[in-house]
Amino acid sequence: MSDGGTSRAGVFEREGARKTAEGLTYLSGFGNEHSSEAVPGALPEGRNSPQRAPLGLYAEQLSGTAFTEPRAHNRRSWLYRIRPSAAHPAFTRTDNGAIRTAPFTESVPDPNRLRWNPLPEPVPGTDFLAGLWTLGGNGDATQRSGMAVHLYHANSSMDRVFSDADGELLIVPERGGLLLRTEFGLLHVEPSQVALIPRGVRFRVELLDTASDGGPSPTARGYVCENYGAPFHLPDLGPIGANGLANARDFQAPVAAYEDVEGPVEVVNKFCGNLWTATYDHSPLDVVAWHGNHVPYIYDLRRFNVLGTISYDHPDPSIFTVLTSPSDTPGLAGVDFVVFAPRWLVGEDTFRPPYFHRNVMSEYMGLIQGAYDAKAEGFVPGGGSLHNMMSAHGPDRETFDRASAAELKPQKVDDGLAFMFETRWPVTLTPQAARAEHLQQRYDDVWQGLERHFRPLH
Ligand SMILES: O=C(O)Cc1cc(O)ccc1O
Ligand SMILES: [Fe+2]
Repeated sequence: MSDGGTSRAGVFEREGARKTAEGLTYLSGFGNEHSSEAVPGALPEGRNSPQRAPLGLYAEQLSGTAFTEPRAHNRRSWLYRIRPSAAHPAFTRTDNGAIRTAPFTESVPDPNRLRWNPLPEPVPGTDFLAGLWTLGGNGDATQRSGMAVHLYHANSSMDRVFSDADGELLIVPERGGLLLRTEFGLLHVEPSQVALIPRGVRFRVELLDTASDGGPSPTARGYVCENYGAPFHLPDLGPIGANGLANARDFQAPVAAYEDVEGPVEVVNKFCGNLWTATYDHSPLDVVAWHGNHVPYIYDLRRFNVLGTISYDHPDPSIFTVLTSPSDTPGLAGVDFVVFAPRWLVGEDTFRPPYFHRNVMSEYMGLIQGAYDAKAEGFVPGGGSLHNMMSAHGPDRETFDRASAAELKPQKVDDGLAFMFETRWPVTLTPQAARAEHLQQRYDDVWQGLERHFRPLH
């Protein structure tokens, strides 16, 4: 691909595109009508599908929403490519590996509070796809509702190309940088950033060698929310005003870059829960120009504008929502992506860490770095916890004792980056997650020893 490192083709940078420190150029904004061409003149002017597309390219539309959805939600892009996507042989079934898809029916939904350590080391030669391991989820991919929680642990770059017809993929790296070679161009995503690959977009994940000391080959680890429902979008801000939380201009889409590769390329397609494979006679990452709003993107969580109380009480974590996928009930998300980013705590006469609670929503939490303010220990980077619908949780005993006695001076919480996939439906585990060796055995104990302090006044 034309990323400057290889000689396949050049990248033409459009005016207004910005170059990053990694040398990649991005287009900024969320939900924009972006456009980009790797070769000047590749984008048709004034129409999507001229009789003959420029430079002998094929014009093709990729839809992310139904043609008829309201304009405000409508997502589609036009791709101008060397060969139409239709030019491929039949797909045949291939091994699903550790990937599972909703409906999740192999286990009984579990009301217990559950916590996992990080995934074990992958065997050598594990690429992103082989390293994807499904924890659980809800809904039904064939109904385009619900979500799945996956983790990945990889030590090898993909040679093959992947696309997911079942949903969009929100990738949350915890360890190791990734280079995502997509139909729309290149994205570089590091821990503290997230990447989103829209439904159906073909991509390849390469591991970036960040071990500059010539040490062992890189491994990449992280989390993926597969969203079968409506595409993630920015939450409304209501009384917050016109700015705040994740700002639209901080989302970055790639500029067009293509592979002009003739020869066998394996393409794996996830469709209604199964992996299907076909060997193309060319690379499908052959889009020379594109325009539209159904695009992959990255977002740096450190750009999140964290809001909180400046008087008292601990606000609900909905104020930390980065992206939301609405369900058919207004205000009730199929899944929210929420980040707990560095922030100041200044609440007066307030128990400052997350409160004890039982939530109608179900909460899967992961840790990208450092520690989380509700858990003194045991919740570690690369691990995760699941607090399903109505399960009672909150600060562990140590955190409760500490925060109840703390002097309430302004306090900077800046030693960690945690996130939550919060969903309206309970998360049912896969058998591999329910029986995993890295499932912690005595998580309930963190709430043991919370003594009674009740002293009725006589
Ligand atoms: O359980 C958690 O740690 C997530 C969470 C954080 C918070 O600040 C308030 C409620 C909540 O569910
Ligand atoms: Fe919670």
